[in-house]
Amino acid sequence: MTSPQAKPLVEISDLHLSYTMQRATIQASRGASLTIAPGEAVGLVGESGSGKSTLARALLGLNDPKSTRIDSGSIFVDGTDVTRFGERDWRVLRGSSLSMVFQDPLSFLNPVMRIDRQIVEAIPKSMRAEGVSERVDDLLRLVKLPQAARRSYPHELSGGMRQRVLLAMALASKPKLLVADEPTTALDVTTQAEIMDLLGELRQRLGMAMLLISHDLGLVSKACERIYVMYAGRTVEWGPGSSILKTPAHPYTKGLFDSARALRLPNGLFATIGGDVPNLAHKIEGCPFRMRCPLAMPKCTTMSPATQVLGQDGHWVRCWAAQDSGIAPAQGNDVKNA
Ligand SMILES: Nc1ncnc2c1ncn2[C@@H]1O[C@H](COP(=O)(O)OP(=O)(O)OP(=O)(O)O)[C@@H](O)[C@H]1O
Ligand code: NI
Repeated sequence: MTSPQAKPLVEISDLHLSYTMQRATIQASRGASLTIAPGEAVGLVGESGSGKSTLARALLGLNDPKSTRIDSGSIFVDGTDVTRFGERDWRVLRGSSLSMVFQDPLSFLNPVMRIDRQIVEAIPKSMRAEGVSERVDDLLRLVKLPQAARRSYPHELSGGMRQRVLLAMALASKPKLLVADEPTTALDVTTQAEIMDLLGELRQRLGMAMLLISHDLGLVSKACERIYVMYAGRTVEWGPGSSILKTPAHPYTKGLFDSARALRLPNGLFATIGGDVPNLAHKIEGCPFRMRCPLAMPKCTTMSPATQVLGQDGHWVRCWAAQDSGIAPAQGNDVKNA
């Protein structure tokens, strides 16, 4: 379904984005780059506060324009530069190419409207001529909800069923890309597995690309062909899931693996990586991970690591230590400045 030559569906290049608050400016994206090919499943992982949802909202045009500024970098969707899109342009794009599901379906569903009505409203006007009632049936079948759910209100459904409703609404526009931001975090383990299976099945059937955001490296590596690891607003390692799993190069990625089996603390940080994520209201010199990094060396304090390729399979890393340990080529055509 994916080929490396395919024109990317999504191309985010070196995005810098900040939120303006009353007392501070939070630079939540500090060099995030990510591509998604048509039909490809891409995972985005990182600790709480690393900027995953910020990036997803930037891609969907869902950041509040009053407090959000794109400082530099670009976002292309299906060949169109959407970096400076206004609300009306975004609405068109979200009604055609892009859809999303989030962690908490209840906050996106209208509590006093029956499910079928909400699904109808998610069907773009241009597609309503086809026979709306049949289309709702099709969508319910697609997400494996019983027809009886049509007449229910959101509070009458279980968490897993509500997530299926949200999915039906997301699919109503036949999107090319589904962005799923922690879609199963609020669900119990069994329901989580069912929703993940459903997502995989839908992707295959509909030929849709997916960006899956999660803290859970295990979940993402099962569902995705390629994985991006994010830290302090920047993408620090990415490549085929198999390659990231077998040969993680960034000490942060290794830390995520080491702690995958450990408990996550209530603040969302991983138990076995010591220290805190840096304060994104402050300027960061050098590598943002150096304060927590077991391999940090003097140049990590002064110089931001270059982005370098590891091997032939599209595995990249931003880390001086990966270079100096000989995992990556020292310098050359494949080294880009971060
Ligand atoms: N609307 C906003 N206004 C101001 N700051 C924000 C806003 N949204 C996020 N932030 C800040 O931006 C940083 C990145 O947050 P973001 O939600 O993108 O991280 P995340 O990786 O999705 O975390 P989580 O795993 O907890 O969902 C954090 O410091 C957060 O507090
Ligand atoms: Ni988030």
